[in-house]
Amino acid sequence: MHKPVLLVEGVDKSIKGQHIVRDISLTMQQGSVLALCGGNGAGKSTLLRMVMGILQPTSGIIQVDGLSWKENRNAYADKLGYMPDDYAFAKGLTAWETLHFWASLRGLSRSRTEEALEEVGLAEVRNKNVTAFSKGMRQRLLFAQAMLAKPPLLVLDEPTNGLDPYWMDSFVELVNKLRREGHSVIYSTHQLPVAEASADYVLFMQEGAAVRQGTVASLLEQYGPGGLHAAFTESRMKPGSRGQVEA
Ligand SMILES: Nc1ncnc2c1ncn2[C@@H]1O[C@H](COP(=O)(O)OP(=O)(O)OP(=O)(O)O)[C@@H](O)[C@H]1O
Repeated sequence: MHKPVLLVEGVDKSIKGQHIVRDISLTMQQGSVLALCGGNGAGKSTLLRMVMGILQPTSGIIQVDGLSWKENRNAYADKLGYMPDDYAFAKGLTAWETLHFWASLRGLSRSRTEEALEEVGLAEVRNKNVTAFSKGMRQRLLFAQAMLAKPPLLVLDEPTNGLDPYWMDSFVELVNKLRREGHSVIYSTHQLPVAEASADYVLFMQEGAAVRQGTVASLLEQYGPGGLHAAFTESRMKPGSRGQVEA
């Protein structure tokens, strides 16, 4: 088997005495899509920030393509594209200027900026000031930014938050395209139908711990028409296996 794109082994995180992430282990192979699901405060964003190297685990190992953040931060960062759950855009810049600024930081061409704006349906409003954008439009711009450099692993924190149903479907299509091109995607979501439609694997978190995980196909087979919602409800009532996700 190839080296995993993402390896998370026995990761814990405590902040100010609060145990926020508990003993999470998972591996992701190239071209796989993993959805992190769970209620508010379950620890999803904290786990994603640790994958990004923004936060360091209290204990455990995280590697991206065999690299650790501590040993080689620049090479590690080059493997990743990140969409944060919240972002304060610079005032006074248009969508084009904002995305082109990020593209130039990464040494990317103007045509890649154009293409990314097209991909998220913002080409027509490229000259509009980003501070006048709706929440969904800002989300799409952040998604374009994460995809810009076409990194091996995309880390998306609640990417469909604020999207209308049309763009929710477009998000699913974009993730499928990324998968076909060999990218891996890990994202958090409260929208279980989105996870059903776009993820290969799902990990349910509660109070920082993995309470259920598996392939989307196996969970749908197990829970029938209730789908991931039924799996989520049951995992909250009686937390199940806490083994390792192999995505
Ligand atoms: N810097 C911090 N200091 C103290 N507590 C924190 C910090 N960051 C996160 N927490 C706490 O850790 C827990 C998990 O937060 P996190 O944002 O990871 O959850 P989440 O699953 O992403 O939630 P949501 O779905 O609401 O976005 C919460 O109780 C939160 O208050």
